[in-house]
Amino acid sequence: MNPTLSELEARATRKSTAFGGDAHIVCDNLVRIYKTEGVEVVALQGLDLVIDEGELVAIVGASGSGKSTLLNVLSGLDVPTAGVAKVAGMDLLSMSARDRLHYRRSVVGFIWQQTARNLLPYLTSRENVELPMKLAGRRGGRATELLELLGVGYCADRRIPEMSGGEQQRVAIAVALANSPQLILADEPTGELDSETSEQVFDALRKANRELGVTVVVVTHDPLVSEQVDRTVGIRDGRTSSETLRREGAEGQIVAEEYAVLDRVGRLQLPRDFMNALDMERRVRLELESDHIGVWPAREEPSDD
Ligand SMILES: Nc1ncnc2c1ncn2[C@@H]1O[C@H](COP(=O)(O)OP(=O)(O)OP(=O)(O)O)[C@@H](O)[C@H]1O
Repeated sequence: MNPTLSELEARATRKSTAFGGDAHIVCDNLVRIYKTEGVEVVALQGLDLVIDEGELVAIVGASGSGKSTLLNVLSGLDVPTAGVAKVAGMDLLSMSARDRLHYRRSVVGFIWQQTARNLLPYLTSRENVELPMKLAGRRGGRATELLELLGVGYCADRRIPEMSGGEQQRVAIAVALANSPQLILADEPTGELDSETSEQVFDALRKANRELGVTVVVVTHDPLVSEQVDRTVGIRDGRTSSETLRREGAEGQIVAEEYAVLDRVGRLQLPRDFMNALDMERRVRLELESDHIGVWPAREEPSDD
């Protein structure tokens, strides 16, 4: 029997609400095209990403793959060309200027790679943390508490040039947390630091995640960061291409499993080194087996196994 109109409508509604559901961050087919002097650069080419509340996720990818563009969109600094980008139920494409200001002040906190960009040099650490609270019309009582939580309570009365790069980044995390955001975004926060200092900065981000329940998304080239999070998302050519999930094994060891990302219409990116190893280009042959799909270079015959 053919479905009735109301059944078709119900099906269409179910389908449109399915992707990402009410996850904390939902990017659906996100596109960002930059136009400079008549030349178009497609920085995001239909990127899909779902992140749940309270996750700590690393984003990795080659230079130019679109990582900073994604972070700028999620921070409300940049507006994508098309697609869906939602954080905590707020639609980042259709948001009014007023909602955007509220979003940037109170829903999301941002940490840049360049320590100097995060903090005002003529203020003390405490004053830097109090500033966003005052701009949002709040009192600055939490500042000392936040600095202590992140292990830089002793820097409260120091001005920025009187601190090391690692201390400055931990103060920057306290500034980002000042208005109790739901989400922290960090673009290469350990990029300018040595490994020991990076560890302290990453620990501070992890503390914000575990003790304050803030969702944290970190763009990084630093294996120290990307190998310690539960989920690493790889971006290639403006799309999510792979994910590495880490879990604790039976003997307490960390087990990492890498997956290719499959989108809703069945597209996936094969890792470039796999394609190169078997000279795959343009066309591949697929064969459905009972528990996997075989992929062969176009001219090759499938092997028996
Ligand atoms: N404001 C802009 N105007 C024009 N093109 C831009 C702009 N910002 C980024 N792009 C281009 O978009 C693409 C993605 O850039 P993006 O900065 O997001 O990459 P990335 O992965 O963060 O790189 P990196 O690791 O080097 O920071 C690049 O080709 C870049 O040149």
